Amino acid sequence: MSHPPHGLLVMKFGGTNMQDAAAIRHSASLAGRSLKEGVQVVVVVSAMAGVTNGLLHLADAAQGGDIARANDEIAALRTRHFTAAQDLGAAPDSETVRELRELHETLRQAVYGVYLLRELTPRSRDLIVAFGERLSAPLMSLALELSGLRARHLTGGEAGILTDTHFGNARPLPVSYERVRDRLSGFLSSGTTPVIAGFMGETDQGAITTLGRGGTDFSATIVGKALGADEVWAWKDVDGVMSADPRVVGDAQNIGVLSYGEVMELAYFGAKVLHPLAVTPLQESGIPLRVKSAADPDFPGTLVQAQPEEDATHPVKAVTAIRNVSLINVTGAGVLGVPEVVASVFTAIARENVTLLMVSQSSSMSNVSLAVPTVDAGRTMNALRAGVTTELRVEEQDDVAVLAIVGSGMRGQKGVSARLFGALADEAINILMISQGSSELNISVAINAAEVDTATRAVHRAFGLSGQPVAAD
Ligand SMILES: Nc1ncnc2c1ncn2[C@@H]1O[C@H](COP(=O)(O)OP(=O)(O)O)[C@@H](O)[C@H]1O
Ligand SMILES: N[C@@H](CC(=O)OP(=O)(O)O)C(=O)O
Repeated sequence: MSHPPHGLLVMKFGGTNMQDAAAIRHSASLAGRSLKEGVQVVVVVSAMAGVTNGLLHLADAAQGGDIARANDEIAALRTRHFTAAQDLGAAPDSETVRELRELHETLRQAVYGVYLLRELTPRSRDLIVAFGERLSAPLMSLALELSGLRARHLTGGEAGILTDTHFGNARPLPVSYERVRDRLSGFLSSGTTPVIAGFMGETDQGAITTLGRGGTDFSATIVGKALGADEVWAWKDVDGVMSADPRVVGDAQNIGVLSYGEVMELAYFGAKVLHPLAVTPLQESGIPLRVKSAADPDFPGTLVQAQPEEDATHPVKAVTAIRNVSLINVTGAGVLGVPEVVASVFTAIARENVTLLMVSQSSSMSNVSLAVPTVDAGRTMNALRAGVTTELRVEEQDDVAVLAIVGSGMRGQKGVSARLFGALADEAINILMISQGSSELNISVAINAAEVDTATRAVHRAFGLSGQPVAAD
């Protein structure tokens, strides 16, 4: 590979890289290339593409009383995993096939429990949804072994990842780092490649937790920090982190270097390419993260490191968007000049654990506007109605999107917001709300959801990210 050999790499393979036997075999060969160069590798895998959503659907079906549909979906998952095992070369009586059969049986029992109770708690949802990664890890071990390497698969908990009890969005406890080190070092020193089921950990009582959607990136960086890896490589189906979602902007470019801060902003503002917290374990140690294309392994991809790379001609490095957003406006004379009212708004929201995407307050304090994911809007409205003083009007506006521009080069640069607003005005796009963090790493605007793709393309062009020259201000 074009990179100098490293002592220890953590390699994460996403859902697309695990989607069938051919993809798994190719992923195993990417790990194998580094192993053959004398590098130690720890592999962290996602579920096969689409499996996580399938598990969420079937859990909902069971809760709703439709056990026939849930069982059909379990049968389809079973076929998919058995087919992959068979295509990889597993014999019908092999250890892998036996383990897959046992895992499916346990999944079936867990889903039947949900059906009997007609209750799907966050805890049982995590147990069910983590089967995706528990089922893909044995397939990766098999692929590595069939290519002549020694491998051993582990659940997140077995690998040492201990979390809090925020089921669905759990956070690793600091003790995880030592545990991961203790549990994996023996495998590494004996030349065995650990294959860890990503996305999951467990509580100190042994209940399975998940780290939030896209959480396998996070698992990989937790393991990277624990082992003091030289680098963490996240293999993807894209060249790297791009200047916009390539599904929306056809001429989006790969970004060579990003800082941890820039990547966090990008992920927070909807770039699905990395989990928003993925770089947090790396920040203290400065371990680099590389986002790489499995289809083009020699392409350097995106290097994520502590220092941003400044490019005076491109103060903005990427444009990103969050869909399915709602605005909540709190207005009324009661807000005017009364900080306690504003405080009560935030207290009510904090109790509900809602992600606040944007906040803006008019300087007269007569209005507070909040942007929240639409899935949380109902809960937010109820909390505000119950938790704030009487004379306030609380209104919800749906079908909104938040568009953000991200780049450390914006700091102190004049004319960036003017260019953003100009690009939107040229497309006759109305801005509903504006926010700029004091870190000046991003500027975000709320717009109508129907206009978000047009807006993304226009802003991408306006900041010269499509490779075309930009008109001077
Ligand atoms: N700025 C961006 N750069 C790269 N990919 C992006 C960006 N924004 C959105 N994406 C989408 O993220 C996808 C990769 O993320 P994801 O599917 O979660 O990866 P994986 O499952 O392989 O880990 C790409 O297919 C791409 O469509
Ligand atoms: N399978 C989980 C975790 C994950 O990280 O997946 P992917 O790497 O395919 O985005 C999810 O879909 O959220």
